[in-house]
Amino acid sequence: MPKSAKVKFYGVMRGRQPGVYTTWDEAQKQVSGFPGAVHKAFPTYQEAETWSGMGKRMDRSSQSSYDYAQGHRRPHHDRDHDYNNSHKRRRSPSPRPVPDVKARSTDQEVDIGKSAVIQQSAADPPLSEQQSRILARILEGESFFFTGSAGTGKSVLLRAIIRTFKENEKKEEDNVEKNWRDYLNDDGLGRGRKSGADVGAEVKRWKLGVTASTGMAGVNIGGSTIHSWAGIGLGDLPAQKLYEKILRNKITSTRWRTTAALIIDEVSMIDATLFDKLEEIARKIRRDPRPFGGLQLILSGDFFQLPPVAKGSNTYAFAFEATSWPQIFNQEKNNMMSLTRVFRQKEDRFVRVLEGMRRGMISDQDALMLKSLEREVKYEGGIEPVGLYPQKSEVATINAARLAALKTPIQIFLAWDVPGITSSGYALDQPQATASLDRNTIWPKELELKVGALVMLVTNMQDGVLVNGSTGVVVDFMTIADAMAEGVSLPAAAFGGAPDPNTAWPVVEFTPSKHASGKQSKRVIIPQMSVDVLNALGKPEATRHQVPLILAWALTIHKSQGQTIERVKIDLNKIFVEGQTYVAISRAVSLENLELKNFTADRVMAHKRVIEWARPLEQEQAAEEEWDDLVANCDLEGY
Ligand SMILES: Nc1ncnc2c1ncn2[C@@H]1O[C@H](COP(=O)(O)OP(=O)(O)OP(=O)(O)O)[C@@H](O)[C@H]1O
Repeated sequence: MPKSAKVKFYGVMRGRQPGVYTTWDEAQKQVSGFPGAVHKAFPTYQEAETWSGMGKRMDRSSQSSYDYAQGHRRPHHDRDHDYNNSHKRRRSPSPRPVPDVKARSTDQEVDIGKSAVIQQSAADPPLSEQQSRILARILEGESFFFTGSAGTGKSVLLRAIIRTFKENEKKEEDNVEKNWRDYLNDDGLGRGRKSGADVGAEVKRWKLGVTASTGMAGVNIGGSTIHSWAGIGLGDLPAQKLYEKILRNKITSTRWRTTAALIIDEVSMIDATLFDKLEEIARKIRRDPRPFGGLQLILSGDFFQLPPVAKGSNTYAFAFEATSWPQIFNQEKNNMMSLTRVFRQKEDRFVRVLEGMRRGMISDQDALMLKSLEREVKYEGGIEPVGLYPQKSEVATINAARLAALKTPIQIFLAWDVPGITSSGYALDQPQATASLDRNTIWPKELELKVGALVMLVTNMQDGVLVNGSTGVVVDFMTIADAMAEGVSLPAAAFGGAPDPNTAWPVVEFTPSKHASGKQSKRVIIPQMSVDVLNALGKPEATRHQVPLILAWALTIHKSQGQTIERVKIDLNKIFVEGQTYVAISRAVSLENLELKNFTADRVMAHKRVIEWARPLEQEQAAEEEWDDLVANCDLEGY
């Protein structure tokens, strides 16, 4: 086939049927909706074939330490690790080729990994009436802050908002051409037709920035940190200096100007000073005197949970204490709302105790009841509870000791990290990519497992049953072919990770869930999958290929924020900050499956300023709900 700039061949490396396709329509069938699909267009058939067929050659070579992706041998310390641990059996991740950073940044069709979290996201439940009402207000273009106790569905609502904005943006983009045709053919009367300005405005209206205060929360919603989105580094400089820094970067300043709505999740962990700096930058850069330069803010979080991390001192101010906060969110605008229905816990008493704890209150009777939970809970089938601890050092020691105590052979899975680009177009090197993944995800660089290890899944599966936080025990290691022959389930999401067929991946027996909607498979093979840290343009800054499991005998309370954990054991001995006890206990789904060590009433701490600030909001909302109930129960017929 002669080389021609116009002819394109589509290589599908990861998709339903990997191979080379001569039309985009055919290739699209293989990759559209396929989790972690990888495809790329080439001018020649050979190039497409070589690129997409490489995977097979890589798999055959997976026992060697040659890193085809990088075109060089793996660093010595990796191999040294092997020699030092020659008594251990090691499983490296299947090395697979990836397009280089340059190709990724310039070729829009290359689609590495996408956002594993979003793509593998569990099917969310339908929104409640309250959640739908907030969504409707947000879709009208209003800035909105929604809060609510743990487990009231803030994350579920946030995901629905993101989905809706993306769908609307796509719909409007598809309509652009049609709208322009309408506009150009306008008979001059303009009846029902859109003006030129309207055409562009409707697409822009849905340009959404998806961010969170922490990297981990950002990854969970398929977004980036607010720092990275805003281009402010650590954000320590004065606002004017940060503004000048952003101005020097065309990509970042354009992003500030063209975004219509900005999500910031876990806003409780954003300091007031940073909030005000962002507000000032927004006004200056968007050349718009309105608060936040007219940007629609969508904030979510619970100020009764973990506070901002105080650097060097114990003083911090909450975002609601920022000077600009009341200019955007206030009672007159009625644009702050609390979700009031708790979905995570079903027992009334547990919900009531948690509500009190959230505000730092606990009755003597409830304290006694919680104290009585200091007992060992024996579970059928022997799968232990996850341990939650306040401090990192305790967590590492406990997991290491418990793993060492198992007599079964160790298997080591090394992550394979692929560097991407930052939103300013800067290509990360390998150590930077690894550092970003370590900082922003919970996926381990090195995962040591044995049969008998207690593990937690750190991604959502499409089945809607196994989710980020599901726990189980490793019962075997098998290749995918063996697992399928033995009737072990294989999550659909696994196909996107193109796992090495020769590697024996962990088989996990998951804790039966009383709360999941779907049918749960008992034994599931968990092969290598991928997770991205996205830059502010929604493209991968770094991708980690790894088995999405962590050891779960112990986990920090900070890392557990946002999760639902079926069986949980908490040691409150070293609690050090307000909200920590509440976050830990509210991960549990029932009192029966909660083991509580070292509970004392004084370890239930809520921040006084949060209590003061939240009171009028909650009172007003309670009064409104009472009124709504009254009206709903009135027989108004005949009036
Ligand atoms: N409308 C709903 N109907 C049924 N279940 C729901 C609904 N909304 C949320 N849930 C369920 O409630 C649980 C908690 O939801 P979610 O994680 O969104 O709460 P959250 O408010 O973000 O909690 P946290 O503050 O602890 O992070 C999940 O299991 C979720 O599926």
